[in-house]
Amino acid sequence: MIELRGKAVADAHKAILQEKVAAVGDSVITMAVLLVGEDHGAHMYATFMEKTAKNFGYGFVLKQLPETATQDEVVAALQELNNDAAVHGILPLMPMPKHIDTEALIDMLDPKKDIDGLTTYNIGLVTAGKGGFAPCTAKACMAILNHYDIPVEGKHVVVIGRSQVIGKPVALMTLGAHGTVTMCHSRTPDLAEQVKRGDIVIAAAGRAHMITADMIKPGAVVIDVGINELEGKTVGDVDYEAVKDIASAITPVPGGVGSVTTTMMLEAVYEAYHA
Ligand SMILES: NC(=O)C1=CN([C@@H]2O[C@H](COP(=O)(O)OP(=O)(O)OC[C@H]3O[C@@H](n4cnc5c(N)ncnc54)[C@H](OP(=O)(O)O)[C@@H]3O)[C@@H](O)[C@H]2O)C=CC1
Ligand SMILES: Nc1nc(=O)c2c([nH]1)NC[C@@H]1CN(c3ccc(C(=O)N[C@@H](CCC(=O)O)C(=O)O)cc3)C=[N+]21
Repeated sequence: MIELRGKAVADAHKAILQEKVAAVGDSVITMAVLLVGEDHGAHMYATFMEKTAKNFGYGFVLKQLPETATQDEVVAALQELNNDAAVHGILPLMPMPKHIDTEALIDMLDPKKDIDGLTTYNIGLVTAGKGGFAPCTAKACMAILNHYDIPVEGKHVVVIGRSQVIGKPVALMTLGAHGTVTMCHSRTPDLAEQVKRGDIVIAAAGRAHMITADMIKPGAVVIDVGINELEGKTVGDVDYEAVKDIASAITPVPGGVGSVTTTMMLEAVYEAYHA
């Protein structure tokens, strides 16, 4: 079994990007994070993103609003970032508090600053295969497969989850890489049967340890996107300890997809700066 560690992938991508960034200068390229409320995953990501961006020589702006913030206050914070010429990329962290209309908010985001590919404009471009910003987590899954020379062409790819930030885009990307793709979700009646057909399994449902050893085809490659809290620890959607003996390769959590996602974000910010 090969452990598909994210750090090696992140380091390889950072090495290439670092030279381009050095040519621009310190703290010039700048990203902003919009963090509203108390979500565990969003806070965790904000913390890592800030550290990663600053270490890399980027400027970083954190716009944080409390759980009680109104729609108008969140919209005003976003508009301020849209209008700030010194901010090149904006990452609105999901999920936001339930009373916030995120659909309305997202489409106010300047598509040129939409580094996580959340706007309808970028979703359209990506879906049509015409460029645009794609969600960084989906890009991270592809970067891991590429880095470890895992071919997708001719393989059966099973994706669990169909959200706009991960399930849908990663299914499109693996399809683009000539995989044969099955998408599973909460209404899939025979999940175990579907997952068992996967040469490559991408788990992005957000349910701790839902993918068990009996669901995995021997020798399959398993990419675990899930970030869940279980008994005070961060765990993935895959029961790592049991599945590692059956899979040919698997990403750990933490230390897998998440650690590459932040690097994909650095690349997207650079792209936004250059546009
Ligand atoms: N590593 C990283 O960098 C990142 C990790 N994440 C993590 O990835 C996970 C998914 O995030 P996100 O897509 O935003 O979550 P969402 O809640 O938006 O989507 C979850 C998807 O999984 C499906 N699903 C839920 N339960 C089941 C089930 N029991 N069986 C089959 N399908 C199921 C849902 O189906 P339906 O559509 O029918 O409701 C839905 O499509 C989370 O753990 C999140 O923290 C997210 C972003 C980045
Ligand atoms: N618009 C939007 N896009 C997202 O991609 C998004 C989001 N909102 N909201 C929250 C979730 C969560 N998420 C993480 C990404 C990386 C780490 C990460 O870097 N994790 C490291 C460190 C973990 C540790 O050491 O504890 C790792 O997995 O190795 C964590 C969490 C992105 N999300």
